[in-house]
Amino acid sequence: MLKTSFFSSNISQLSPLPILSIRRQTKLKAPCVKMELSITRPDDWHLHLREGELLEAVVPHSSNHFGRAIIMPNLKPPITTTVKAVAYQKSILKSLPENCDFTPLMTLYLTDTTSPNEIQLARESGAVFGVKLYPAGATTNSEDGVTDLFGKCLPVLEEMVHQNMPLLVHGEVTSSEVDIFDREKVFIDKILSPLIQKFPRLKVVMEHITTKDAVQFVESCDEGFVAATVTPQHLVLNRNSLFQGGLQPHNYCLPVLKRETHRQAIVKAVTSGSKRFFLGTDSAPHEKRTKERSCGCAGVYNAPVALSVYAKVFEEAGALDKLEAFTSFNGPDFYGLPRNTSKIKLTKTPWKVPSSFSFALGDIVPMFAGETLEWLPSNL
Ligand SMILES: NC(=O)N[C@@H](CC(=O)O)C(=O)O
Repeated sequence: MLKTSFFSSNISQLSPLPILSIRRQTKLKAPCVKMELSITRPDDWHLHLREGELLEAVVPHSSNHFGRAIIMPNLKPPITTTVKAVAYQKSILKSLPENCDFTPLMTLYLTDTTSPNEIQLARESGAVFGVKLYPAGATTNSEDGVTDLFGKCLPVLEEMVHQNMPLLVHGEVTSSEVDIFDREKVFIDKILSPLIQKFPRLKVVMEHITTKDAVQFVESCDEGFVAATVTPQHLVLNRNSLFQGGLQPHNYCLPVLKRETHRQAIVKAVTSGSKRFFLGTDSAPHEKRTKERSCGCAGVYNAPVALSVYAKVFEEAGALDKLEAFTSFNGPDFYGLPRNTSKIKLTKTPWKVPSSFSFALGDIVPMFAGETLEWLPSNL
């Protein structure tokens, strides 16, 4: 589990890291070391930005330090066409803070009726970088998702291979007979594995993986064709965090948090330096009352804390030298896009996460609300 302890790092452990700078703070009585890390500007390969006032409220938390983000299409109604994706991209660009260099990479929401022609249009647009598979009923705004992947969607999948368009997968089965904690594994066995056998040249990103089974599956596939995004919450929380001291709605997301053994397997995979895993926050803002009511919705709002959490995970694994590949190289390399050229700084200093962010329609509660974290990001 993530523990927030300050100025406790062992510098010798970090000494092989070329991008580390260390400043001694002489003003303090006890000598205190302030560490700074300069890394290539990261990208977020899985982000929910929403629309309207909520979009305006959350977009700065991502655009401040990330260069690009893959924008999820599960709006109401969903982004099912290239025309809609381009219009949505314009509205995101309009809501960006001034002087910020952030590119929203758009996605299409796959349905049973998506046509192969739509994939061609998506590729030609230069705005769309992936097609998102939500099994119908799997998560927030997935009612219009896919019910017949191996039937109605086959021509679209063939065209995606042809266009080298990645399929971004919410990897959970939806059938009520399958225990919620087993839904990712059953999805791998019943859907993903046969899909990849049928389309070995289809690029697939298994989004927000939560289990050891997903790690093993991704590692068993061809590098460059199957990869996975990993969220901050699945790296530092296990399913106990849903019930610690009472029901914790702000830790509830889908796929749901899993056992500690799964969390450890994911940490090991991402901190190993494997190119198959990259940063995707799945930051999913919901207005506070929609999370705290009798039937609260799924989604963790982690954009304000994501980089601090990822850095801490790599630090605690003694793998800070592998952080930059995870945050800034593996994603663009997989998508065939150039890496960012600008840099950001992460400073190992305590900072307090706001307890909430107010906006026109209410409040949004971030992950680790009110807690103190380290590794504060800033622009260089
Ligand atoms: N992650 C979540 O729990 N929620 C996401 C949808 C999703 O990615 O599953 C949302 O849009 O709120």
